[in-house]
Amino acid sequence: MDEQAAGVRMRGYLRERARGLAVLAGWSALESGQTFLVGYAVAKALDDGFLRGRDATGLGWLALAAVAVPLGAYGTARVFRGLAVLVEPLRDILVERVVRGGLRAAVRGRRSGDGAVVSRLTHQVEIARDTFGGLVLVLRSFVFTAAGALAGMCVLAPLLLLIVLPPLAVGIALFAAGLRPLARRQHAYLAADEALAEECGALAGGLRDITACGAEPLMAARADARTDTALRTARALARWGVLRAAALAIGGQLPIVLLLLTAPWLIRTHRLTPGDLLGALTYLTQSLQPALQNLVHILGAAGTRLGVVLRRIGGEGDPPDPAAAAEHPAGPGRALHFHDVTFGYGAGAEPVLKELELAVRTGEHLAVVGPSGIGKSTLAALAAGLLRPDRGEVRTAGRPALVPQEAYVLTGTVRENLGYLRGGGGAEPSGGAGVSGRADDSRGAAEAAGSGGPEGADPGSWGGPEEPGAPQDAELLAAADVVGAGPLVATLGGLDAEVDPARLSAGERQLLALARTYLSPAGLVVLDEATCHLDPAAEAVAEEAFARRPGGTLVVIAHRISSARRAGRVLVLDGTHAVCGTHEDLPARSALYRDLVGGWSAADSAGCADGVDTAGAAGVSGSDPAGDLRDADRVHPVAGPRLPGDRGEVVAHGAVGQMQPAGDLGDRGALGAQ
Ligand SMILES: Nc1ncnc2c1ncn2[C@@H]1O[C@H](COP(=O)(O)OP(=O)(O)OP(=O)(O)O)[C@@H](O)[C@H]1O
Repeated sequence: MDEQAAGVRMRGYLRERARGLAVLAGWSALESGQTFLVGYAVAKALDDGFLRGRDATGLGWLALAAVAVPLGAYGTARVFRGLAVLVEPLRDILVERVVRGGLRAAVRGRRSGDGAVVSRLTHQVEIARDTFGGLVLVLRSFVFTAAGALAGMCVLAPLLLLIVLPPLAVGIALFAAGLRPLARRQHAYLAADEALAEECGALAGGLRDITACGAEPLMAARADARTDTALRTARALARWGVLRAAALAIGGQLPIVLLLLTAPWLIRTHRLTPGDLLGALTYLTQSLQPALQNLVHILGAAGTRLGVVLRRIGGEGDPPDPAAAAEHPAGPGRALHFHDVTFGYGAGAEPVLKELELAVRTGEHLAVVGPSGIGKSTLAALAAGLLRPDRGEVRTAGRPALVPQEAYVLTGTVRENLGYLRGGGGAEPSGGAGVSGRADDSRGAAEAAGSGGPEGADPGSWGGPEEPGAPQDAELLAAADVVGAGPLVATLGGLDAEVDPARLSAGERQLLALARTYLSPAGLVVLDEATCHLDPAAEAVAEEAFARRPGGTLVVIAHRISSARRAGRVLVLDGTHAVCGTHEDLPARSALYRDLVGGWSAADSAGCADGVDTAGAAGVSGSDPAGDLRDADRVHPVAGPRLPGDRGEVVAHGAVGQMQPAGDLGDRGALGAQ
């Protein structure tokens, strides 16, 4: 929520409560009356009473002034009651916003603890409420006191306004002009303070690792930098504080000085009576100056604090809502844009991605390759909005969908499984075997969000996206066919068949997840080794289907070099830098890519077709080409075409259809549990 939006919302909030404001104004008019009467009565008491020797008249006027005080106090008391009408609904709105934000974050699994939400619910909401109430009081008091005082001076001697109004107006204008920069400085000061606290906290927590890595000088330099920033922002804030003092001096004290300087001449020339002078001084010292002082101090400090608290309650600093992020345009013609992205797991950790710049055009097919542990899945999670960059920006046009390596299948019918992201839900997500063990670290949570619910699209709306509506059976079957899951659906018994996730192989689970994602409304699909359990031919079918998907953009975290060959462009992640190009031009530009391709060629000539793990080719992955071919054995019969070395398709058919983990199908039962 930026300043402008906050201002617009606040104006809307006040407009809706115009009646409450009118009641406040009514009671506040009594304060104006009191201000007016006190100055006027003092002037009259002097001019018409004591200076003319009519003590009784003088005392009468003073008595009137005394009566005005409780009258004004009565009005002020009523103002406090009326204030509740304005302030309490604000608290309700803020509490609702905090709870909604907290629940959304919890559903997304982004927060491990709820400390921030508790603080917002209690401390920050109360600060906002009290500060808002205080601001209304002070602003109102200044307006009505100034009105009473200026009206009184006008009635006593209009000339007084010529002396008082210009400096008062200059002081108020100066103060108003400084409010926004002051708020910015205050915000910068708080942000620097928080960053310093965070840095120190991380330092304290990671002392052992820092010492072990010999990173003390580096960390000391970082802490120094944060301290310097905090000091700079504190000084900048203090400098703007001077402006407040100047505004107060010009608006509040200069009129008094001017009046006293001109008074002898004005009285001598009968332009002013002593009573007028005393009345004007009463207005200035007893009413206007204190009201201005309150305004400057409270609006200057509490007002900016209110702005900061409202921004924090409004979600500043929260992880971005994937749905909201999806509305963020990536730029014209782009489906995905990484701008200067740096990301590391935890403060002080070596970044996994550093200053990454990447633009993917709508409809493009990009493959991401690199050794194991280089950051490919991290990039996928950032693209899907499941991780937030430490620096830089990730923008997507439309909702992204992430399909992770370990696909979730839902307990329910095939129809429910396939239509889930199009509102055909109702099934319960189930990790199936082999997935749950990874669900409690941040990456596992990302995978759960990306597969157990909508494929990364919007974990907050697990009922499935509303648009473009529940698909017809023909559409479900067509999508299954196009990604290569048609034979599996037929073998399972059609759309009405119940799916038991634990009895599906990892590859079969991937096929169902792929068909489900194909049907989703997501424009950008990120396949994070989502076909690793399929054989190369089935993988090709699935990838080509996503690449041809109408309006779709495909990013494939490549499991095999064949995925890179198919893609229009390839991003090679190579530690601190990344190179992007085509499969043809990259060998000349990237030694790592040359190694990957070389490894693939060697494996190919050794008779492994093109089913070679890219990382394996680079010699850094634990998986071996033979492992892929074993996967091919399992899934090939349901996917269709045969591979060299394929064994026992009759057995596999039976296994897929009935999944009996017994007798001659015992080995297939083991596959289902993998
Ligand atoms: N949740 C996490 N917490 C801390 N470090 C992590 C986490 N997830 C990944 N990492 C680290 O970040 C680095 C990049 O991991 P990432 O999974 O993105 O690599 P990758 O290229 O996808 O690897 P692979 O090909 O083996 O899947 C690795 O060093 C990894 O150990």
